[in-house]
Amino acid sequence: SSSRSDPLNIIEACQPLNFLLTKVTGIQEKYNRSGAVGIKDLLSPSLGSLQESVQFNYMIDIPWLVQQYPPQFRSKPLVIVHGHQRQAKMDMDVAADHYKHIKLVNAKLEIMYGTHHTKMMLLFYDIGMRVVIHTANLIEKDWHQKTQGVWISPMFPKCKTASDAKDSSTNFKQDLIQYMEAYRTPHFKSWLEKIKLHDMSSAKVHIIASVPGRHIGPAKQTWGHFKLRKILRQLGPGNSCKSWPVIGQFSSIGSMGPTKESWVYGEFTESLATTKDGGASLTMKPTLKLIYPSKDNVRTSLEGYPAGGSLPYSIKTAVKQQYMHQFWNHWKSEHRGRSAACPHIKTYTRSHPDGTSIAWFAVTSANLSKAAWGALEKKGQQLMIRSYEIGVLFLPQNYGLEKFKTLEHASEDPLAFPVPYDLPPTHYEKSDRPWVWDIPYMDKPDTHGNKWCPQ
Ligand SMILES: O=C(O)c1c[nH]c2c(Br)cccc2c1=O
Repeated sequence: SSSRSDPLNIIEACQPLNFLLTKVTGIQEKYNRSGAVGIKDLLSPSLGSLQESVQFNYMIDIPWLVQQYPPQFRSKPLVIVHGHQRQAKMDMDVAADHYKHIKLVNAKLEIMYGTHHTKMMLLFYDIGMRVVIHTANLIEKDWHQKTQGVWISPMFPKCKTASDAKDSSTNFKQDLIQYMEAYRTPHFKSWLEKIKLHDMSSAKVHIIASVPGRHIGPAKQTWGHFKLRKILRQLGPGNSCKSWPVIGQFSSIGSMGPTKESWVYGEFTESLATTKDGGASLTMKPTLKLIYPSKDNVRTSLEGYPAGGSLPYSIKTAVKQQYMHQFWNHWKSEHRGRSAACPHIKTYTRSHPDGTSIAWFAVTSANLSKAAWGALEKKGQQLMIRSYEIGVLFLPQNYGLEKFKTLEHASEDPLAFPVPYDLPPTHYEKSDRPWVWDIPYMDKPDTHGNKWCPQ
C-alpha cells in the first residue's frame, strides 16, 4: 500500500543509510512515524515473501517471537542461533519442541564468561534476502519502551550462479561469510551456500564483529576493536579530526582494569581514535566521552527503575573503577523524542566538538567490555575475545561524502546522519551517579511511584 506507515515505505525512506531506531510506546507519534520500526515491520509481507529465516540473539522468548511473524509466515522454517548452556539450553530446547518449524543452533562458547550477544536476522525471500543487524533481544520489553538500533540491508537479489553474486566494496558478503564460518557448525552449511548465491554489491556498511578466541597474526585484525582500527587506518578520517572527541554509548560496562590506561583509555580509545595512515598513538589521545544512563535517567524513564533490569552494571565492578567518573555523559535524546526511552542500543562515533558532524558511526551489539571488543594479551601479540558480537560501521566516503552532517543540526539534508542521541553529549553533574543495577534506590520514587530494591 502507498501509505507512509507501510513498512516498505519506512525502510525505503531511510535509504541509503538504512539506520533506524525501534518504535517506542508512549512518546509523541511524530518520533515513531519516520526513521523507526517495530519487529512486525521487519517481518512484514511488504518487505518480501518470506520463505525461511535465521534469528541470532541472546535472550529469546520463543512463543513471543513466533507471534511477531505475520500469520502467513508463522510456520516457515525458522532457525534460532543462541549461546545458552546447561539449564538455560535445556529450557530453550523444551520451548522449541512445541514448534516443528523451529530448529535451534547452539553457538560454541569455549572461553569462560563469553556470551552470544549477536543480534542479527537473515531473512530469505523468494527473490532475494535481507540482513538485519540490530541491538534488541527477542523479548517483548526490548521492543516496548527502549531506544534500540536497527540496520536493515537493501534486498540482496538471488543469482543463478555464484559468479553473478557479487560482493560490495566494503567486503560485506565476505565478512558475513567469515563470521558465520567462525561458528564452526555444520548447521550453517546450507545457509552459507544460500548467502553465496546472493548479490550483496549494494551493501554500503562494513561489518565489525567479534568471535570468541585468542586471535593472533592476521586474525587479530579480523575481529573486535582491531577490525575497527584496521578499517579506520585504511579509510578513516584524516588528521583534521585529530582533536575530535571519540564517543562510546552502551547499556553495560565490564571490568576495565585498575587504571584508565589499562584498557578503556588505552588500546580501546586508540582504536576509536585511529585516523587514516596517521598513527593514533603518536600524538595526543582525543577526549573520550561515554554515554551511559545515570541513576536519575533510569528513575525518570518511561519504564522507571525496571529499565535498569537491562542495564546490568554491577556495584562490585563499579567500585573498582571510580576513575570512570570523568568520562560519564547523560543519556539525552531530545531531538529523537527518546530521552525517557532508556538505551539498549550500543553505538560508537567520532564527533566534531560542536556536534554538527561526525567522521564515522558504528551500531553494534557490543557493550563497553573487553569480553566484547577484545583485550590484548602476550605483549600485544594476541587479541582475546570472549563473546560473539556483530555491528556495522558507516563511513562517509561510502556515501560520497567527506563527513556526515548530523540530522539534529541539518534536518533537511537526506544524507544527514540520524544519531540516536543529542550531540555534543552532556557531562554528568558532580552529584550524578551511573546506573548500577544491584543496589537499592529508596530516596526518590520512579515514574511509576516505585523504589528499587534488588535482592
Ligand atoms: O545482550 C544483551 O543486550 C544483554 C546481555 N546481558 C544482559 C544481562 Br546479564 C542482564 C540484563 C540484560 C542483558 C542484555 O540485554
